Amino acid sequence: MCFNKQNHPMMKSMTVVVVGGGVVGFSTAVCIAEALPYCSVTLIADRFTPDTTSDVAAGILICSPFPDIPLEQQQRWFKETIDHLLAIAQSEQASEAGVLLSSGWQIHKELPVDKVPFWSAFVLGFRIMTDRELKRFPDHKFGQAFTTVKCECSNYLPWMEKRFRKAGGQVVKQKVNDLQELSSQGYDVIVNCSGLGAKSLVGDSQVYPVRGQVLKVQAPWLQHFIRDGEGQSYIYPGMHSVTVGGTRQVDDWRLEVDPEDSQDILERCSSLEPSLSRARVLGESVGLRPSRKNVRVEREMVLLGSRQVPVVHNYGHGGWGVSLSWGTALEALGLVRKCLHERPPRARL
Ligand SMILES: Cc1cc2nc3c(=O)[nH]c(=O)nc-3n(C[C@H](O)[C@H](O)[C@H](O)COP(=O)(O)OP(=O)(O)OC[C@H]3O[C@@H](n4cnc5c(N)ncnc54)[C@H](O)[C@@H]3O)c2cc1C
Ligand SMILES: O=C([O-])CC(=O)C(=O)O
Repeated sequence: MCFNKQNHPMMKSMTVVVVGGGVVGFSTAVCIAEALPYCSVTLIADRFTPDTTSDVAAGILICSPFPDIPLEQQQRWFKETIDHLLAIAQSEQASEAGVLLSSGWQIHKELPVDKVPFWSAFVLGFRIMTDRELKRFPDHKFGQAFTTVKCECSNYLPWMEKRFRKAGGQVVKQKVNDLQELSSQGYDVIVNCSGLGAKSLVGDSQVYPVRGQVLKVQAPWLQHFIRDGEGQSYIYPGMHSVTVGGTRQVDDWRLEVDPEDSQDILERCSSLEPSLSRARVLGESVGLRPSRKNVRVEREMVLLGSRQVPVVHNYGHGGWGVSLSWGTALEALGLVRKCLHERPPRARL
């Protein structure tokens, strides 16, 4: 017999809840809802676009490695994410989804440790810049040129929400104070994509904020991104404006725009691209990167009331949540599958 969504014997017999309405939560929820038609998937969050950290992200696909996670695994996460986004960027959905190709330069004042970053094979046309190209950046002595993807979450998140609903997913706006609340609603698996919220939701003291401020400016003449290798200063042309940044303020919880930061960002970025001093500022925003020494993608059994409930964690992506969103979502999907397969036989239909 051939099973489809309608006649599958376990049709919607299992329930999964995903906490988190940012790029990690929606990617994970879409992966689960599309791959497991016999699951009823609910996404719960207290903040949605345009009010998440993901909305503040420049959304450029590059990455620094996490120290204790095998590099091959991080390569796979990056590759899966960029392949997924490249396909969207090259489809008729690109502008609605807010995903575009972006070419430019990452430049360094000193020779970087990794002249060839771990993701270099997955972006397009990665190469070391020539001396001639470096001439326009006299303070920098080394550079990398490549084409990557820019994923603008203010478009991407609504697009992903549509995709999730199309796959049968449900969306609820609500704060979850305790995982116990979800357990008492009987969910079979809880997926935690709460970013910085994991600090209180699951009591993870390893998660901390790294404050980032960016500006959107009107400078349609800029075609290429420029990123200072240390990651403090960057200029990313996008669909409707140019994102210029940034700051990396560790353990700083301030969500208000700091005018001094804006001034400093504009000065730093104008020294990389002098024409920026003519650009009109369209807006400023702040986000708190959900940082952690290592991103947490793993499952555990948690005793909630009298029940042992499988919880799959997918949070702590720091400054790389867009870059790793689809890859870590696929990893979380694999963990959800394992949880469902290992349910005690009596509990299975
Ligand atoms: C200035 C700046 C620039 C950046 N640029 C880039 C970039 O170019 N490339 C890149 O890859 N990354 C970038 N990042 C990092 C990126 O923004 C994050 O890694 C990413 O947004 C994390 O996504 P997330 O879904 O985990 O978190 P979030 O977007 O913060 O979403 C968390 C979600 O969980 C929900 N939540 C939390 N706790 C609860 C609770 N108890 N109950 C209910 N809901 C809850 C929230 O409401 C929210 O919906 C940047 C970040 C900043 C600040
Ligand atoms: O560093 C960058 O180029 C952009 C980014 O990911 C961030 O600000 O977190």
